[in-house]
Amino acid sequence: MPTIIMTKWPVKIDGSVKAKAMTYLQKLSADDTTTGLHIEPIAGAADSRVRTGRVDQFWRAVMFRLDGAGESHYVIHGVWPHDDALVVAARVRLKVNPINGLPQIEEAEPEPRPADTRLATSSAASSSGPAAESLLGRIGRTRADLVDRLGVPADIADQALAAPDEDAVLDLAQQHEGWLGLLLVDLATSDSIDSIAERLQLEAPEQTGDEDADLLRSLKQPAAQAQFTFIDGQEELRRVIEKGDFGSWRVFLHPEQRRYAVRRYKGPFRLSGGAGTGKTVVLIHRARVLAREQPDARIVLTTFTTNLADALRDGLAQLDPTVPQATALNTPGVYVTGVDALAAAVIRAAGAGIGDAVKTVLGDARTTPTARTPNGRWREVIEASSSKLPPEIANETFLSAEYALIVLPQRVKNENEYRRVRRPSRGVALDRAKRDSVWALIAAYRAQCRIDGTLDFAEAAAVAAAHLETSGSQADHVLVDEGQDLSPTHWQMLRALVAEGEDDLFIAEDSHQRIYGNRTVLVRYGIKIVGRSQRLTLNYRTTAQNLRYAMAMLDGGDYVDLEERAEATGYRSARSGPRPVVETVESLITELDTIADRIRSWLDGGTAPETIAVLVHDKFQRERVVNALNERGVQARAIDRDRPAEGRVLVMTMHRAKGMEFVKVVLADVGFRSAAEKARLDGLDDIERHDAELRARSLLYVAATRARDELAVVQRR
Ligand SMILES: Nc1ncnc2c1ncn2[C@@H]1O[C@H](COP(=O)(O)OP(=O)(O)OP(=O)(O)O)[C@@H](O)[C@H]1O
Repeated sequence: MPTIIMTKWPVKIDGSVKAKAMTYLQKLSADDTTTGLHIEPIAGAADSRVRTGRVDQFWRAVMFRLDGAGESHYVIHGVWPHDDALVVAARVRLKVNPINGLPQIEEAEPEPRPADTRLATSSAASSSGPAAESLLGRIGRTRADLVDRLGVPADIADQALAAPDEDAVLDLAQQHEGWLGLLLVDLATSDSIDSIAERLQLEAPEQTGDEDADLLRSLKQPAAQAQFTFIDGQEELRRVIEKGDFGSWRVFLHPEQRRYAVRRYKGPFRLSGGAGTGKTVVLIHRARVLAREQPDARIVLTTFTTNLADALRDGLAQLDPTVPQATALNTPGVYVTGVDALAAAVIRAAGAGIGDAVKTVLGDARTTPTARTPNGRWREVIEASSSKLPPEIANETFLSAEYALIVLPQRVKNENEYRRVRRPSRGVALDRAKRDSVWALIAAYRAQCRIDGTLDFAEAAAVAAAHLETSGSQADHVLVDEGQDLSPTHWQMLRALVAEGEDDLFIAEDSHQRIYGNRTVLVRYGIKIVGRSQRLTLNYRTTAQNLRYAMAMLDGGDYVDLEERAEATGYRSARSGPRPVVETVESLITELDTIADRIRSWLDGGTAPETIAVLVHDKFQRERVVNALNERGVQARAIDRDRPAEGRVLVMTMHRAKGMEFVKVVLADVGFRSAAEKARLDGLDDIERHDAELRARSLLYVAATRARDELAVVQRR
């Protein structure tokens, strides 16, 4: 049976043609001698491997036929109307790039067009090197770097070397699929030529004299797989064709993404990377790889919230519906769940057996430890006490952090233990009297929760950890998304969930996106990364223009990763688009009018309403924006825990938008801080306030990086 090798669809074809192309390729993959396929060579074609095939009366497929290991292979170049297909087929050529060993489809132009004349002039002008005023010239790139070292085709190298700025290089990159586009994006950064070649895993080609065999080997190179994929069954064929560009994350991985998805690690591995660099994509692929290779393995895929877990579950089902998703912990398959739901599942499954773990953590038993402590309990405890502690200690932010970062992970159970406990990374020093007063508040908090029979999230994770430490692990591989938001007891639980060993923990994180909780250091909770960490730097989601705006939000902030190292910021985008529009307004009414006007213009331009989101700070403002939009004739809907629906513009908090993406985004309330929020921040000690400021910047960074194409910012004076 022939093997089909798909490329990213080079042309936009509508749904009915996709269906016909699908039928055609199914027949082709079953038997290429079927007469109705009309597979024909083209007389005088630039490449003797070129074939056309009859999709229907009007449409033709253009393909390359390769023979290797006694089997035929068809590289599908695309589908065109009959006459166009013949022109394309006569000109295209598939070859192995002589420098980097990657497959390259070239199109010979029949006669020079005006644009080519321009190109010829610029080539001639730049053949000795880049124009001094060009971006690549300023970075110090030479023509030899591009052509002789990396294998960029000479004409494209000349265009790149003449491009005046990053946007122009990105525009050029966008015209070239696959490895060439990726190379051009990298060339616009300050990365060394060696590191670019290493990132794409480029190697000089091995030439055996058997051209088809050389081409097939080249098509299997990691960087080739950003553009070409060997189809594994009919189902995969359908997915590639139907989802087109939107589904390309499922098939066409960056070589680095592929490496992290398939590689084996001797212990915990940490993958960092800015917003939109495909961390979640790697996790989903890795879950699939592990599940396929080890059908009996118990794999846990977890993240910070239930909504994000829903998205992971959907993503895994989209990637491969045949991967078994487990419905309970400790069973084979991939169990996808939010990290707090995971703690609840461990506790529920333990039944009455959880009593010992509760005692280990809290020092006494709870009757119904699955009920959740309500928000605001710390505040009630502070208000009910006659504590003499200064306000920067007697507040909810300080106490809940002290509890989650110090008391619970170290399993402090009484005043005596708290007097002696180490408090690394905590700003405020506590003398003995203060420690006793703080402990009195903690004891009051615990007493109230004991009466209610509740646990808070950090306690539940601590209890689950203690239980797993004595009862044994319940997973073989644990994959974690949004690691920057997890608290110490979450990490203790995840550490105990899986035994130490190969591929135990795989953690994706971006410390710039920490919008919940406090800084954590993995090694304190038994997770030893020891050199097993890497970073993704290519942003697939956000245009370079929006990314620059978002990155500016982080300027001056001192961000530290889960291994206590300064977080790097060198991200780049593969896409170019309009600059974000920033409008400053004086009042709430003007803000609401401005948001409505912006959305109306997007809707009038044909953008689907459900691909537009307005992101706001809190639920109060969310309701206000929804009402204002509806009053102004823009159908809008508030999104809370539910999934977004079709037909209406989405309005949600910036926290809720975490992990999501939209075609167009309005960021509202930027720069606005309510009086209550100001008072809260003023009441914090310096370190807590500094951390709250970092989180506030991160929240704007998260929000600004949700836009794929266009970002509008409405800021209040
Ligand atoms: N190899 C790829 N090819 C095409 N699109 C990709 C690829 N990898 C990721 N993407 C797309 O980029 C976007 C961001 O990917 P993903 O959500 O995995 O990034 P992330 O790093 O987890 O982002 P965030 O931290 O902002 O949640 C998604 O739309 C995804 O489909």
